[in-house]
Amino acid sequence: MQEQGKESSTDSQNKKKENNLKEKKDLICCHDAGLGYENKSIIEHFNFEVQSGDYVCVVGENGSGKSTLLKTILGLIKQVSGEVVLSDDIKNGAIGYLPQQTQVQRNFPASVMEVVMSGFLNQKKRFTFYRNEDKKRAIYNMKRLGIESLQKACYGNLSGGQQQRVLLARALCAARDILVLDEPVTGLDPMAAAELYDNLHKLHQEGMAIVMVTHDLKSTVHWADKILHLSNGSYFFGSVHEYMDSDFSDIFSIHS
Ligand SMILES: Nc1ncnc2c1ncn2[C@@H]1O[C@H](COP(=O)(O)OP(=O)(O)OP(=O)(O)O)[C@@H](O)[C@H]1O
Repeated sequence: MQEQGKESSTDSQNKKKENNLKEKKDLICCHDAGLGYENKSIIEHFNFEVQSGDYVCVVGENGSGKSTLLKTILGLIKQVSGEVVLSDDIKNGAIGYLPQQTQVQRNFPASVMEVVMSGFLNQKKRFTFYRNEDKKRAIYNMKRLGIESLQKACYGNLSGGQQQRVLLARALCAARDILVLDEPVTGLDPMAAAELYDNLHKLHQEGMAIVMVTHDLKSTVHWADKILHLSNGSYFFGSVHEYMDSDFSDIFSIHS
């Protein structure tokens, strides 16, 4: 008999097949876009797309425009020129975002449950209260990440790895098709970082699209389908295989 809560390998393979058979849907499309601020583009003539089920790693030097891209995807700033098309779900807030954590956030004096539930706030334009189904979904997401027992714990008292899992559960409350992460392993020890990558891999296998800004391409390139590398106004966007063959990949010495 199959243990409750655990998935057999056949279930997991079937789920993967189902996801592969599902038609790919465009989530984010940038056509000849200029991304930047106040009519000044930092990235010009930018063509980029994310489809359902993609795993995209975003890399680049400091100041190359990674955060500017994320802000555009999250709908916080508008493109300076060209076209950026976001799916209706994304426009309505169904995008899970795991921001870089600041020291103040690390000491946040709220319970784990409160932090996870706040993931619904983005979609709460029409609701002033949480629904029962929100609570059920929050608990489901905590279970997915193995932190259900921490519900009542104070977020500020958790380890860095536990905090990232809580923030991932929070992001999942908003996410329908896509998770966006900004350097999610900053400050984590190697074991906690590996755990986080495993969880992302699991979510990706379940059909979630992942867009992750990272300085740790060596550890993440195995999971990714596509790489976006921003560099002084130019960029590379393509499959991991194409990236490995390009001059852009030399910077990260990921060939060894
Ligand atoms: N609000 C803003 N208004 C005007 N220019 C900005 C604004 N925010 C960032 N910039 C400029 O845009 C450029 C790209 O910045 P961005 O933060 O996107 O880079 P990044 O790749 O995320 O860098 P890092 O790796 O250091 O986080 C920089 O020159 C920065 O000074």
